[in-house]
Amino acid sequence: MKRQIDTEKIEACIREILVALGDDPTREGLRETPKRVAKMYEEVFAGMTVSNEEMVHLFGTTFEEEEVANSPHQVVIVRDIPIFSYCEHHLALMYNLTVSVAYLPKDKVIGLSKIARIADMVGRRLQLQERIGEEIAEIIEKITGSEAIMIKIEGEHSCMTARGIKKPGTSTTTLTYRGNKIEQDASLRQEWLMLLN
Ligand SMILES: Nc1nc2c(ncn2[C@@H]2O[C@H](COP(=O)(O)OP(=O)(O)OP(=O)(O)O)[C@@H](O)[C@H]2O)c(=O)[nH]1
Ligand SMILES: [Zn+2]
Repeated sequence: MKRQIDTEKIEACIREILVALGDDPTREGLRETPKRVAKMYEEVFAGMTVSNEEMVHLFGTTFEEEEVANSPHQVVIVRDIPIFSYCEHHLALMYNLTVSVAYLPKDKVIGLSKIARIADMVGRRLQLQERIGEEIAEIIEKITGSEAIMIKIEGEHSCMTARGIKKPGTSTTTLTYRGNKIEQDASLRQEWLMLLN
């Protein structure tokens, strides 16, 4: 996964695309466009230069609050974290994306902002909505050792709303769960689903 974003190459390619579109990349409004797009890609695809393993270390702030973490009915839910992503099939924007995370702590709790940081960074990749959930779950599992994690993501895909089938307002929901406790306990899944909805 570890890569550098080659901004010079992106600039050159965007210039070619402008030519292929029949436009003039030297005209006033387009002169800086390749550079702007390269800079934008550096920002919106920042997650492509960071591996999941690196995120475990970068966002791995935890607190060894055993008494709290291991309390029998403790569940932590962070809801409606807004993120953006890009679909890998069309390079089209996924927008109005919100991520909600529920997890059962074990021995320690994760710093709450780190859940949002992980979701944000995983979104900054060429993605499938389903994979965003899988990757967030994997990173949170590695950081917390949790045996029950559920991720709900809702969002709109501009490749479905602004082109192709063009159905604005269509929203997609994906659910990912991870860990022995949630995989083996249908009633826990049911309860968390209600809490996330
Ligand atoms: N499962 C999944 N599919 C996605 C996601 N983002 C985009 N897609 C779909 O990827 C598919 C690509 O289909 P293709 O038939 O290869 O491409 P296309 O001809 O542009 O398809 P249309 O969008 O139907 O016009 C489309 O059905 C998209 O809706 C995603 O996050 N998850
Ligand atoms: Zn798409």
